[in-house]
Amino acid sequence: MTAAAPGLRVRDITVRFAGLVALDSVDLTVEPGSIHALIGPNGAGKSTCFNVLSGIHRPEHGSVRLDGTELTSLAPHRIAALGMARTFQNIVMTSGTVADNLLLGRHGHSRAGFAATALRLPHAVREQRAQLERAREIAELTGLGTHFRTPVDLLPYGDRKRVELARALCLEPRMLLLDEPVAGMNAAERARTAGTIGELRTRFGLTVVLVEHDMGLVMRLADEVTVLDFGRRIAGGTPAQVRQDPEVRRAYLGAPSPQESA
Ligand SMILES: Nc1ncnc2c1ncn2[C@@H]1O[C@H](COP(=O)(O)OP(=O)(O)OP(=O)(O)O)[C@@H](O)[C@H]1O
Repeated sequence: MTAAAPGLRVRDITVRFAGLVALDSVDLTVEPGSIHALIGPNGAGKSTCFNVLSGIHRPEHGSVRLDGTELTSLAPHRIAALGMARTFQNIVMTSGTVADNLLLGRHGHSRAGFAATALRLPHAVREQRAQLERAREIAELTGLGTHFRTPVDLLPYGDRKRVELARALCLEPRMLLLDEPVAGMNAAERARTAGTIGELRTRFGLTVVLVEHDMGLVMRLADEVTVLDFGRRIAGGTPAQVRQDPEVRRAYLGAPSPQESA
């Protein structure tokens, strides 16, 4: 599915909204093939950082390099085409079956044109079959195999979040950005999704960057953690190092402590 896993090098990124500095000269290095968690209290700048990585926000200055390719001047679709796929904090799909949603994710891999598909020309029919087959494989890998033909709005919340993950995988990415992949899930769904993310990383050699408030999951799953607070990077290291960091403990006073296991 993937070429070698890519690394990500973010340097000196600053983003301002009117007077507010949402990211203040942030550095972040994500090693190829690792799972890297971005954590911090509410409003710390995590989503803004994801928006910069995926091309939604252009930073005031700074650099984001995916295996040496500068991303800050590229549009989101160009960044996606380089192999970076993203899920969002809130579920965005509302209609159609799991298969429909995953086939939307396969769109960029389809070579048959609209006319050939509409006219059901043999090469287009073959191509459609192959896309459907790949979408089904991805559904199975993400635990959605039995729901492939189920309308998404009939699925429990946890499975709908997994459709987001599966749809991102349909882009055949090398790097996955997951924005709160287990938010709103119950304990069983969270554990299952964490297991799936770990398996997908190993199986496809993906590099994964995730934003997550569930510290139990972050501590179990991440190889490295970067901590933001008020738009600044205040700490980074292994989960064990970050847990002991006095700045991190201070930042989390009054917010869920990173010691907590959810
Ligand atoms: N489009 C915007 N316009 C103005 N301010 C914004 C915008 N997006 C984010 N902000 C502000 O930038 C800061 C960082 O927000 P961001 O959403 O990146 O934080 P976060 O760490 O993802 O928070 P949460 O954990 O609550 O999702 C906050 O003060 C937020 O209010």
